[in-house]
Amino acid sequence: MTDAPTDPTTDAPAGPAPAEPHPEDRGLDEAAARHRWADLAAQVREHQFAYYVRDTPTVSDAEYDALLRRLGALEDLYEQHGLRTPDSPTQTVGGTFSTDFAAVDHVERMLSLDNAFSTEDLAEWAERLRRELGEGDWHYLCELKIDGLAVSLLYEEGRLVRAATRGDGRTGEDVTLNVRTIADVPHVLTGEDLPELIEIRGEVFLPVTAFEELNAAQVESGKPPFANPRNAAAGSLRQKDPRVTASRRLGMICHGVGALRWAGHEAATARQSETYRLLASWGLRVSAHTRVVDDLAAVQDMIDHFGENRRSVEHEIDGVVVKVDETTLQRRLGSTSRAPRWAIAYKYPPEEVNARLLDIRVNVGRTGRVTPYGVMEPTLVAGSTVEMATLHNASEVRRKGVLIGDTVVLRKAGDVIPEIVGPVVALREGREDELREFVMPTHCPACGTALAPAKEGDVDIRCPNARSCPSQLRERVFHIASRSGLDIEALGWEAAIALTDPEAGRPDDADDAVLPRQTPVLDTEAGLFELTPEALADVRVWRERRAKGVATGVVEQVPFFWTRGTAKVAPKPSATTEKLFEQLELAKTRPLWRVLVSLSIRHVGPTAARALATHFGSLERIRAADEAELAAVEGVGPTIAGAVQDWFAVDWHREIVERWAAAGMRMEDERDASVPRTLEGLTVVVTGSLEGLSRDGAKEAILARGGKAAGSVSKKTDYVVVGENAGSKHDKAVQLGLRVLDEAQFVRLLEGGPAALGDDAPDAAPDDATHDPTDGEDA
Ligand SMILES: NC(=O)c1ccc[n+]([C@@H]2O[C@H](COP(=O)([O-])OP(=O)(O)OC[C@H]3O[C@@H](n4cnc5c(N)ncnc54)[C@H](O)[C@@H]3O)[C@@H](O)[C@H]2O)c1
Ligand SMILES: [Zn+2]
Repeated sequence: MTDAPTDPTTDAPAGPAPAEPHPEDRGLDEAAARHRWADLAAQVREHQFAYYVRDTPTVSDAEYDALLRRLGALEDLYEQHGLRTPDSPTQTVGGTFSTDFAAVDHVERMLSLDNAFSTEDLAEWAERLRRELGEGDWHYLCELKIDGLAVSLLYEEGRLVRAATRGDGRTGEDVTLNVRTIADVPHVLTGEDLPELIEIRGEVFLPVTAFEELNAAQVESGKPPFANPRNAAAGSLRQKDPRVTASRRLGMICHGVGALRWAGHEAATARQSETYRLLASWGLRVSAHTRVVDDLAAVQDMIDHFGENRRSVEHEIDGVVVKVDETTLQRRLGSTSRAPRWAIAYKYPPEEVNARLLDIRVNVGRTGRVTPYGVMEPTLVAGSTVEMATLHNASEVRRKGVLIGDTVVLRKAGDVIPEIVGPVVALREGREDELREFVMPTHCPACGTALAPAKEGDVDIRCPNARSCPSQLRERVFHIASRSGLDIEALGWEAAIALTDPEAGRPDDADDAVLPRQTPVLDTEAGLFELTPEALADVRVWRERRAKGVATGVVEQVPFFWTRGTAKVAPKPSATTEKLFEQLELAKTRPLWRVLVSLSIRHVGPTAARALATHFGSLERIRAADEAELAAVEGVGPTIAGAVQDWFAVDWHREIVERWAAAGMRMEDERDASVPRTLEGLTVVVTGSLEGLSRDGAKEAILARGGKAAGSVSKKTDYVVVGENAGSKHDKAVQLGLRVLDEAQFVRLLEGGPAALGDDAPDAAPDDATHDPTDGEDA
């Protein structure tokens, strides 16, 4: 690995994947092209200085990468003018060094990596390798790309004599004293037979949890927080006082070797993966996630796996680095002026962008919990436009040190709700008077009631006006309509607002005399099933007027449930409203467990609701049960039992039940006499998927016939119904010698009971049947 030839003048394809030129860069004459180049290069250098020297970048990595690619594309487009000089940012290792540290030269140059942004880029690189190396027997070494900062450790005769940042690749900053404070870095290597000299390259990083703690501590002591873990790591390492570095929980993972003087040991480093084993044996830390694979498909597997599990690793990752494992082949492939040809960094799509935090508001949830959230300038990240970010609670706002008006690092991964990572403090300069601190409101923004913790010592504060706080009511109504509730599709978010809080969005200057405030049609959910289409005729909501699909900024009141009507056609309930009333009718016939879920009783989700419904069969019996009876139900326990009792103790809760019942809601499961009680006393487990029935449907069918639908197989189980792709439950049923049914037999059982299968009543479970601890696994 010593003497890897670097050959900056080669015309072998390398460098970042070619990009399309920017539209504004086309059609320039030579002078204009040069001018544009100088301008872009200056921007890149400015960002590099902010990133590498000040540890406070002002643009996201994605924006920086795009700028650098634009520069590369410009150089391609005007190749005839020779813009691509050897000192172009596209041709050099993108660092620089500050005068806070002594400058030191690396023994061997530290390089950057070329990037692949797509499967095609990766395949192209692999194809170039195949052309150079032939079909021979060589391997890909796949590693996580750790998002930290590159450091080189110089060991002589096993002693750490120097540690340096990458700098411009030739010269870095001497950070020996700081690096010595990192627990992962041994001062002396263990082992007998050590190299005369070795440069070990690796990444210094701050674990995500340590970053969060660090920012909290920074804010606490009045210092600016860091924008993300990478900057926090760089800032922590590049401290003038190593004692500060020592107090940060930095880690270092090694991922390469530079210069090596170790005569007669070529065999030990014939493969880079073997080198890693060697480094580990000397007491250095290497990654636990590295894989050696044979082909590109396996490389892609690793990329896919960690693409989906980016958060499963203690440090941030921004890609996967793929290397040729054989070191003789690495030498044969060599490097360009900025990157080896034998490695490539596959970059994941950016999850982070910089965005303006316009405001911090609070939301009042179903249980009255008050949670702040960030209102963002609409920003595209990870494929969707983000306008809101979670902030969990007031202390999180403080810990993160963000101010309203800040540019913040916004992060969105997959379906997860976007979060604010930290503020970009460098962009506060000159805008100080536009920034303000978030203050938690003392009164509910929805109903004006004074907020308070539910119990002394609670971190969360709540709006105590549970009955008719429009915000809590709206969330409860929305929950009633949800898929695990009564499943009323036509009652969506907007409709829930129209029913409970029609003045939401009312402009501050709307005149109450001209446009009187409406009284919501619902002041609790008790009246939901008493609604009639006529009662909704006058409900109006505030909407921004749009002209040809474009928002106009003009807010007006429009009818929500009824059509506007014209001179000729009278207003009438809209099609959606008609559907709403059909679905409300249907909702009254839903099984008891769904009714229970809809009541928003604390701790009572679908699982507990099913357990209660199965055991008691009617809401009346649940209400009559005492706490001990409730707690004795399998899958219920004292917490839920207490919550159920507390719920029924509240008069307006009882009123909900009474008025729903009066409106015709079925509140028991076995009222339908047409369903024969064929499964009385029998326990049935359904596993795998059935053709004719959903999971819920099968459970309901069993319950409706007086049977018990269990979640797992035990000796107490009478029948195990096995559908498509059944797994371990089937095996267990066979092991225990239980009666196994296919779908057709299950249908016969539902219709006619055990007799329909030609079975006698199955044996009663033995008295000592042990309770299966996995019972109720869907809890
Ligand atoms: N936001 C900004 O203003 C700004 C400015 C400059 C650079 N940057 C960012 O910095 C990065 C560019 O820096 P770069 O030149 O270091 O390139 P790079 O980060 O894309 O790749 C090279 C580096 O990856 C590191 N690395 C991590 N894991 C590795 C592994 N397993 N094996 C080998 N190397 C590994 C090495 O330290 C190496 O130096 C980009 O992500 C860029 O967006 C951002
Ligand atoms: Zn309130």
